[in-house]
Amino acid sequence: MLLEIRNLSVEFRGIRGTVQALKGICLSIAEGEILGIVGESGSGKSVTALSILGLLGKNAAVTGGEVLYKGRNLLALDKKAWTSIRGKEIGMVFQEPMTALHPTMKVGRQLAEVIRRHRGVSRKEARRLAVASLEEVHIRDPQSVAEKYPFELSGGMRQRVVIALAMSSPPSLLIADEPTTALDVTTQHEILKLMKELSEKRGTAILFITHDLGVVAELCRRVAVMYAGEVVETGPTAEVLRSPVHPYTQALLHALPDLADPHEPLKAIPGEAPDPRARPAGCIFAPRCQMRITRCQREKPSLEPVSQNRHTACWLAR
Ligand SMILES: Nc1ncnc2c1ncn2[C@@H]1O[C@H](COP(=O)(O)OP(=O)(O)OP(=O)(O)O)[C@@H](O)[C@H]1O
Ligand code: NI
Repeated sequence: MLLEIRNLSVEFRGIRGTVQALKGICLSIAEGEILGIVGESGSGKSVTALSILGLLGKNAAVTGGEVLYKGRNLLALDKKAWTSIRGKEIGMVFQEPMTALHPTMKVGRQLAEVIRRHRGVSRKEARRLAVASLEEVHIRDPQSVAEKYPFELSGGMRQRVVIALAMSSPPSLLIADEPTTALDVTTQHEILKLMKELSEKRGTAILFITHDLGVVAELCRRVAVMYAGEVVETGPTAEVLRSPVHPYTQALLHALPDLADPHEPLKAIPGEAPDPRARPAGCIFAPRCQMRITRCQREKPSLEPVSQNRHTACWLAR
């Protein structure tokens, strides 16, 4: 396994109490695989990404678990060790491309500097590779785009530049947190196609975070469904979407107005959203679950296999 998250728990401590953002999550990504994480707002998708990247803030505490990357526990790395991993072995692309770009530096120069740092080539060679990398993310006329500042580019072009930057090391794993959410549908589709192409060509694994089941269907071979800081179901995307096992996944799919066009924001499902400060003793979804039995309110189900490559945390699936 390229990445294996084992029983990871993360809390945020603040004046208004402790928020359990992740509670014992387990996930794995094989080399070259694209895994989607889907779930409502606040379910812990971004916290999962930040945990892998070692970018949790000071008010966060990892209270248990491991994040194994090529067998090494990332949670135990010191600052210095991180510099050889983050942005190098593990690349990242976030929703807002401007956060990854230097606002007053031409994009060609930004790319060239990163390439020089990673590969130790000459200035001239870095310059050539920078233009080539723009070509690789299908930017037309890469020579002239290299001479532009980020603010002169459209959102989609900027995200392409960010992808070129993230892929330049090149990484074994790319963490993408809603990278297409801010883009119009056509551009979104093009960026997804590009990411899939680069992943296949370079063998880069991608952890793709989204709240859009349509994006998952389009891009990800496997999917993990998160609810209130827990992974409730994982499996091959086609199977999970066709026959969801967990009542939460079922509710998500039922809430979609049109299954043929799943590019719709996830709708709220009936019942009250979970309170991140007070977790029920049993299954996290039990208070909202239409199918709960007595056991669900008393005992917490763990993520267990339901078939060869599918897992769910639900007593009814046993
Ligand atoms: N820096 C922080 N300080 C305090 N609480 C936080 C912090 N970051 C996240 N949380 C809390 O952790 C939980 C998970 O948040 P997270 O950002 O991972 O959700 P998400 O699934 O990415 O949601 P969205 O789809 O809105 O991006 C939420 O309850 C959130 O309020
Ligand atoms: Ni998020």
